[in-house]
Amino acid sequence: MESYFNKVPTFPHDVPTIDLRCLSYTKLMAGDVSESEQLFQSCKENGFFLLDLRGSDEGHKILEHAEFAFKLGEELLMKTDKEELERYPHKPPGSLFGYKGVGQLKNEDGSPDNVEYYNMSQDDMIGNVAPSSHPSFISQNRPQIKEFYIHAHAILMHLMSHIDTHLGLKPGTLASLNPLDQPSGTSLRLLKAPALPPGSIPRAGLYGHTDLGSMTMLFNIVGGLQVLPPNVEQIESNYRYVKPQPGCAIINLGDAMVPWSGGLLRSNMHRVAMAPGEQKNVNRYSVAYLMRPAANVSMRRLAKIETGMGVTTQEEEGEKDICAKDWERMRVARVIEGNLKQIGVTQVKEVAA
Ligand SMILES: O=C(O)CCC(=O)C(=O)O
Ligand SMILES: [Fe+2]
Repeated sequence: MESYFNKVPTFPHDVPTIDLRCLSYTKLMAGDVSESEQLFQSCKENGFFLLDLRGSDEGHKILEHAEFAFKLGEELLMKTDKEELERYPHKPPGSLFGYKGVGQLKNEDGSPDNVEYYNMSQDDMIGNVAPSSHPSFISQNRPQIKEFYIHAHAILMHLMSHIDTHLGLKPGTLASLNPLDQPSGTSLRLLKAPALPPGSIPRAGLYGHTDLGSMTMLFNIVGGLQVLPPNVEQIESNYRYVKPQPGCAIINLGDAMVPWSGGLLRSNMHRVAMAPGEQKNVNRYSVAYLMRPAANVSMRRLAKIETGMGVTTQEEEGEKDICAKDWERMRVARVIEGNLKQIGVTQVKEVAA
């Protein structure tokens, strides 16, 4: 991963950035109390933090897998003919897997988006369902892609175990809602925001959204990801860049964590802006592991076993039980009704309280 940072222009000093906490995966693995507390604070404040993966075998493994995924994304999105990619289109709202070309979504200002991506289903790659067909770069690399899911999932499960503790949940509760071996909408997404030709009108990559699932692990080298700080108006000028850090993943909570935690945890708005400074002159690749709940689990708030602020065992009056699959479909459909063409991405604008 480090070598990739040396290949691109440096992130400029003079753009507004958001100061995310940088947590050590090694310390979290060792049960460091303060690191764990910081993790929970981040989950409540803005639902975003950096995870430093250096210093442990498991961390190094996922960094290697991320490097492999970057290479795969480059090859797939640079070398495969568009007609070939378009043979595997994503088909919202039924399926969000497959290829999305540049300009299929709209930015806040009505301009076409500037991101293409290929979204691969965990079920397909892990073997929870019969394998689907893919462009050759993907089908040739199925064993390595499977390894990515296994390692990324293990890391997110460890983070989830810290959240269990802080929410006063029985150990393993959040892991049981996000299992690797049960059908879900979980995906690995390889993204490319192509550099715009010199002299073109600046154009954002991807409209502001929150992620539909439970937790996302994101790898960035070139800047462009922006997060909306909590409690500010949702306008473009309020977004702040996240500076990519070598050896680190960006972790963010998705929408499912909000109802499960009774609104205590936050799924935060983010977007992909033009890369800052000189970085705008290079193609921007990113890799996102978007973990979503198992299809059949309940989206009800979770029962606590100890007193946890804001988390109750009581169902609110009129609160209906709904499984993750129906909940996700409903949210995607709501986005369509609102004419917000964000389907390939996630739920829009429902910022957690
Ligand atoms: O490319 C990035 O940095 C962010 C992508 C993203 O937010 C998403 O795919 O949901
Ligand atoms: Fe996202």
